[in-house]
Amino acid sequence: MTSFQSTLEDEEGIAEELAESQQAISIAEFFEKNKHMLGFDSGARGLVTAVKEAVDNALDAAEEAGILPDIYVEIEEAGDYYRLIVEDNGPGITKESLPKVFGKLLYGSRFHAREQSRGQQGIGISAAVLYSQLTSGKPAKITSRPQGASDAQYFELIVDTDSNEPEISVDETTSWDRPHGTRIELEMEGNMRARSQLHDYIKHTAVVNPHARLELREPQEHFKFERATDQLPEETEEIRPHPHGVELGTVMKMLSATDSQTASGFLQEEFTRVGKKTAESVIDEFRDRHYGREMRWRPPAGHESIDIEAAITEATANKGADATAAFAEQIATGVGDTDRIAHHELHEVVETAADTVADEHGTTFGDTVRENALEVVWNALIDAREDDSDGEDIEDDDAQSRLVADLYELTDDATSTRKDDEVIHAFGERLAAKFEDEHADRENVRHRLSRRDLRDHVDRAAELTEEYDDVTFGDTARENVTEAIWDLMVTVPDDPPLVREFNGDRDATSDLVEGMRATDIMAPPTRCLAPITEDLISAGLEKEFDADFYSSATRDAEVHGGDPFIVEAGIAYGGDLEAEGSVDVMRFANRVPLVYQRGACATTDVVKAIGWRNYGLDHPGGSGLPNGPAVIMVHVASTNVPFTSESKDAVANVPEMEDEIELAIREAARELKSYLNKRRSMEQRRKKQNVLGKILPEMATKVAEVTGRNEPDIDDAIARIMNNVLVERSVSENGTSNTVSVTIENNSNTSESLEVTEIVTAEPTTIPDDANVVEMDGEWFLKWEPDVSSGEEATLEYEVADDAAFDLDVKGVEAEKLTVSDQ
Ligand SMILES: Nc1ncnc2c1ncn2[C@@H]1O[C@H](COP(=O)(O)OP(=O)(O)OP(=O)(O)O)[C@@H](O)[C@H]1O
Repeated sequence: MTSFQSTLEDEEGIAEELAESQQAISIAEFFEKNKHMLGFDSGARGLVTAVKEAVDNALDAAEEAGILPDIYVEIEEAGDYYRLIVEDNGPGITKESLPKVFGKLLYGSRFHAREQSRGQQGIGISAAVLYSQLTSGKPAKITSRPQGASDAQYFELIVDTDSNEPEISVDETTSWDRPHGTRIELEMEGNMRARSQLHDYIKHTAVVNPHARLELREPQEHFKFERATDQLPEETEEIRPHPHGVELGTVMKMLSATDSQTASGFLQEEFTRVGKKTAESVIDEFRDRHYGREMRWRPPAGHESIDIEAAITEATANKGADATAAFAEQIATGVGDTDRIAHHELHEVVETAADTVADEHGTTFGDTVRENALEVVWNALIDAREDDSDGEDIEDDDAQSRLVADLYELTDDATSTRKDDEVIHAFGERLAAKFEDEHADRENVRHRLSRRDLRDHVDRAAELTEEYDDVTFGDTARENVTEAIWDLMVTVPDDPPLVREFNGDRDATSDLVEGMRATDIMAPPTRCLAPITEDLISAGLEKEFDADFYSSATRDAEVHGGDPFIVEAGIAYGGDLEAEGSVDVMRFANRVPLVYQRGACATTDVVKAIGWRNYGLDHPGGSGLPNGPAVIMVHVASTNVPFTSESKDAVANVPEMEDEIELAIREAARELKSYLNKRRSMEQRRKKQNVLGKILPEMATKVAEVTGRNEPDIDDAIARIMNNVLVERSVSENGTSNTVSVTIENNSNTSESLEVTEIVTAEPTTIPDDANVVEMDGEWFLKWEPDVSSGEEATLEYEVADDAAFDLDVKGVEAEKLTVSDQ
């Protein structure tokens, strides 16, 4: 015995000792010790998290019940503690479930629902209760009045951490002036050091929930966010998981829970977007992986010395000459009629021939006869070592090379022409040997191979070729050959296992999951998601930020882990936004602002990884957050947002999601880029115009002095030099009235659509047909919408009393490209 073993022996008994102290830990006890995981790591943060949990729930519940949310949040000092009150006008909670909602962790209505909601795990509010009882020792005080109930129910309770069950101290009926809703009162240790995060959370919640009325009263400040719309977000519907991205374990669980018996039924019943046809495609993909495809070989051509009929005749005993001949002929014709034939197709030909001939000749063709025929024909097709005409072995290499010849041709077509003929032939031989090698087991007798097996064979044959023929047979060539052969091979018609056979068969289920992923399936329905939508993102940004530019993008739905998701992005730029330092990144998940863990969030990572200089932002070193007066917002909406932890502060680095976040941001950023480009060129234009504006009048004066003529019109000159659109009014007297002409001269190189409005202090005496005239408070608004092509001119005319005053307003052309001369 080694000393190590003897040490082990001495220690016997430790395991038993340890076993005595091992015990199950209640989930509540676990979170009591790991409060940080739920976002309750400090007094400052605890308060924000508790507000967030209660407000998220209130929004979820009200929206689900079709009620416009009206939420009141109050934080007040209460001796050594803070008291938090959150009241909503939601549907309320029944007397039966209320204690569990607040007094039991992992109890909720959303965990199993594939529908976008803020709440996911059923932990949030009970964790807030747990935090409050741990820090203040006080129970949670809950009042709730369900819709339609005459009274409200009042509970005082805590979470029993041993049993993770509510411990109720007060349970009574009470009256409440709200017709329905829920009121939560929690006392907890805390402080207001995270005031700005609290404000951000409430403010940003208001931005992305314009249908909600929110009020926050805290010791120092009081905010009210009125509803901006009476439109509730699009109602969401629960959906089944999408086949793309569901994990193996989930599918195994679903297989054991389903009522369906067949694989096709299971796929159609349990997944979204799977009908009969899609289920069949998935099953075909499954077959290719699970059973492999069968190689289809060419039937013998006329010049080949393979006599299928003779082989069958020889292998068929006791059927009478006529029946045997008919049987042999029908099979030979069946084979000859195909371009290529696989084992199961040949089996089908033999079966049909046997049935027909049996009928016609009044005899029977039993299994053995059929099997013999199948075997000899198959061997004749693939194994030319036996000459079928006389039954003797053929030594001649040429005669042995049916598979080689076939594979040679396939390889030759699939690889570059630079490869030597000899080499390809040698490769064909090696690959053929791989097919022949496999005679050992039944699957391979039928030349069934999965794509992976086929690639292995190709690799092996290629390696040998490289080794012996001293040539390269690279990855592309190998892949092309594999693909060409795989394309020729045919999916086998074997019935897939039944659900009960799948059950517990990890390998078969894994093939099914791979099949699901490989099948083209329509994107999941988005009725389970409620994106904010592009317009509302811009509107939300405009409401909160006074910027010069806003853009937004909403992507199409994608799938992660069987759950659909939609990513949206918005950018606000310029105006009053802080120009110093890096841009602000606002993150949202299911309409909830994420205020903590910015650095651990996939959203931030993606923003940092984008080359912002391409989009016109200052990006020192080309990495990290860009600088400048901008806000970038990203919203991830999903039936199951992959958060980095239960505290739901940051989105995990899931590649599919990161891709979409990037695409959404880039979409919004592209608009920013063209805005900034335009702004830059406008700035240059403005500078040039300013210079011209200074120089030209001086030149004009000089020229007039020198020539003795009147000073030329500066506006006209500037407009022409700058390629501007020039809008000029001229007035000519016409008795007691004036004829007013507004001329539009388009010196730019694009067509322009303008909106020209003349505001006149007297009623025009003649009004052109093309103008729209409105009178308001003694002023006449004449509006034209002319389109003027590049280099063209348009004139708008009207007549008015000679004492009228006018004012010209032109829209539709950037200020920098426009010169208005209305003297
Ligand atoms: N104000 C409320 N009005 C109506 N029902 C509510 C309210 N608050 C909570 N509920 C119900 O209680 C359940 C549990 O809430 P809880 O906050 O613990 O978890 P959740 O919101 O489902 O998920 P998460 O842990 O992700 O927040 C909710 O799923 C909901 O059904």
